[in-house]
Amino acid sequence: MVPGAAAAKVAAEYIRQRLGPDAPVPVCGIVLGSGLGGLADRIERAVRIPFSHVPGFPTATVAGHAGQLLVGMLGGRQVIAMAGRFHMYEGHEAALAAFPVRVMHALGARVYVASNAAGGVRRTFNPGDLMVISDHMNLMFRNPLFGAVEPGDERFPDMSDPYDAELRALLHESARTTGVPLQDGVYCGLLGPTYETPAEVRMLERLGVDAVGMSTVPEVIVARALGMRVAAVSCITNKAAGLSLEKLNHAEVMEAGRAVAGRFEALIAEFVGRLP
Ligand SMILES: O=P(O)(O)O[C@@H]1C[C@H](O)[C@@H](CO)O1
Ligand code: HPA
Repeated sequence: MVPGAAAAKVAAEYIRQRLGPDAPVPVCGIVLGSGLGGLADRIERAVRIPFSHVPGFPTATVAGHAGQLLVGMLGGRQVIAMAGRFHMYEGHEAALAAFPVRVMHALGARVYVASNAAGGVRRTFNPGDLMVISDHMNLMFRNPLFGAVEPGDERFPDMSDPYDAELRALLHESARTTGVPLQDGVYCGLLGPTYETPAEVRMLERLGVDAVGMSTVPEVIVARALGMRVAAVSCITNKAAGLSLEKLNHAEVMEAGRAVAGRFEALIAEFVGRLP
């Protein structure tokens, strides 16, 4: 089945049945990036559903991605969260990478909160920094809306305002309340799975990229096409290739993600509690 609107309805119906008839509508959907899955443990009264049980979901294959969907309370609000995500470099088409966002929308979420691990292209970024995504570049050269127009989608969605200004301001307010340092920047999505070469990182720097990763962009495109408001946070887990003497590997990305997890979790819990 195409990972579009009809498949999302089927998945949402399965999740609704698991939750029971009285489950509140989630205020937002959240995807937790590499090393950031610890937020799942802060979700209270969580119903946990393995990805493999959800119709249309593949299994998560990337280390550090638990492969569970959780529905419960965070910051006093009902949320649906994915501990893990589907990446295109795993062999998935862009529409499948973004499919969970369609399911969150079908369950009633009207805000999408993305998080990811990313390499710092901005030279002043250090591992452990958190960055609110102010805009993105799609250098994956794939688009999840490629093909027939799904019911509810537009053929040519506007992308002039992908990351909601009010939600970005709310993230900064939440950062001040929780004492978490937070900067703004542009995220660039590449297909992966190789990390970048130093020459590619110099190119990205010249293009105006602040952080580079391998996810998020397809999810945000679908969220915007569905009219969802989007907020996103990158956890800078390493300096991008060539900007330090370190070689890159996923174990260190996850370790750096876990090191900043406490701050990330406090920020997101506060933010969710303040959502309109
Ligand atoms: O799922 P995210 O974007 O957080 O994961 C990043 C990108 C790659 O999947 C992986 C590379 O270490 O981390
Ligand atoms: N490049 C791409 N993706 C990443 C990186 C990186 O340096 N760090 C974490 N995810």
